Amino acid sequence: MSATAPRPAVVTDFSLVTGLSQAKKPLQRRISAMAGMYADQEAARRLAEEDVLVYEFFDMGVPQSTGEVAYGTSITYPGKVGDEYFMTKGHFHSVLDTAEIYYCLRGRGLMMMENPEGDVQWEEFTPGQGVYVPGRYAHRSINTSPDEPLITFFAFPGHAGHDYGTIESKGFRKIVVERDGAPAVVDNPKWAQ
Ligand SMILES: O=P(O)(O)OC[C@H]1O[C@](O)(CO)[C@@H](O)[C@@H]1O
Ligand SMILES: [Fe+2]
Repeated sequence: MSATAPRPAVVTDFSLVTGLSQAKKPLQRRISAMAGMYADQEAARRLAEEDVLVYEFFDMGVPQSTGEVAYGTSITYPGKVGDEYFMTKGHFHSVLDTAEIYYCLRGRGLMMMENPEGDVQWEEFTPGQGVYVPGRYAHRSINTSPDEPLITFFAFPGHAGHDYGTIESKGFRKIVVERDGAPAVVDNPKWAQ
């Protein structure tokens, strides 16, 4: 297709209240697909028996190429593995220097971020607030609410790609756990240098 050929505009539906889309199928991640990422392996194994749904997201399916804007909604359910809150797998972008914006629609939580040099940052998710993840930072959403889903809208460059391998093998340097009834950011005992 030539660059000047007409392209159709695309209309998609998604609810900014529930995060759900009627037209698109969600990509769902259950505990069994990420059990090894949690610090408490025994608790992860128990939950994997029921294969609890941890999060799902709707990718609106734009072409994965330069100039495009990939976007969708993400829903991380409330829950804990031991005392560690439910979270997404997390990833770097394959094109490392590409950013991403998340906008919190509902719930409460944290965006955990770290770059390959080991700079770690986290920002709170609260409805009405956006978190801009700078290029070069791996990112993971964490739901710290006891009973509400964490619902976000996200957008990133179409050519960014996902690198899951680094986080799968090393983990994030910090994890978020419940301590005395409140979320606390602590060192990840499983972090591998
Ligand atoms: O890709 P992960 O780490 O499983 O987390 C899912 C979220 O991240 C995204 O891949 C966007 O970066 C979304 O599709 C979704 O919101
Ligand atoms: Fe991303």
